[in-house]
Amino acid sequence: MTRVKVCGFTREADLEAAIAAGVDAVGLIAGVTVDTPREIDLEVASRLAATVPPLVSSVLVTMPGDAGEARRRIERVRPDAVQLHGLDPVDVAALADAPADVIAVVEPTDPELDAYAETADALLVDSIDAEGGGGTGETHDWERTREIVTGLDVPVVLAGGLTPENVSTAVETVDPFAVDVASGVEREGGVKDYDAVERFVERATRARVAP
Ligand SMILES: O=C(O)c1ccccc1NCC(=O)[C@H](O)[C@H](O)COP(=O)(O)O
Repeated sequence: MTRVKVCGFTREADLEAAIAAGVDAVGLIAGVTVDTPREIDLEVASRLAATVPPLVSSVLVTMPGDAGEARRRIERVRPDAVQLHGLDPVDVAALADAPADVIAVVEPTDPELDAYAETADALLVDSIDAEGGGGTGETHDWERTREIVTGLDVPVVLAGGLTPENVSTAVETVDPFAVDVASGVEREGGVKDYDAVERFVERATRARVAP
């Protein structure tokens, strides 16, 4: 069954509603260099991460300048996993012993996909904006991402422009380990639409890949 990460929580009530709807992972965006309504500060991320119950993963989504800065943020927020935007494979490799699983964010055409796959615990294939941020609401070439899933021996998370309306087709096309959504389940920037979150989880987990 495809796992589900919902990203960009700014409020504890939204986090609780998503967990009640059955999400496997919750993304907390802190320390990013782009302007987004989903950003919270590291202190709030730490407080929200501490409320996440056992068997649900907290994911710190961040854009550090280097591995040292990433490590300091992990130690401050104490998430189960860290999702790294903009770090090169050498910095990602330097975090192999960090006290969190490491998810490297890549574009489907990234020339260093193999290097990231060798060092990260998972890849998140996203539609990335010009400044390196996510949350674009844009889909990408799912056929290409399907090739990544088939060709690499690492869990692949599909992100970018997913919604309750297209997630079934996305799962059937790509067969990812997990799907990830931010703007597609919001009623306004940084505020989740509970009904959309429920529909997203239900459709993502029910979708099946043709054998
Ligand atoms: O969501 C943001 O605003 C964001 C900003 C900077 C770095 C990462 C960001 N989001 C990371 C995510 O994991 C999103 O869920 C992913 O990019 C998909 O977003 P969307 O296309 O809105 O579903």
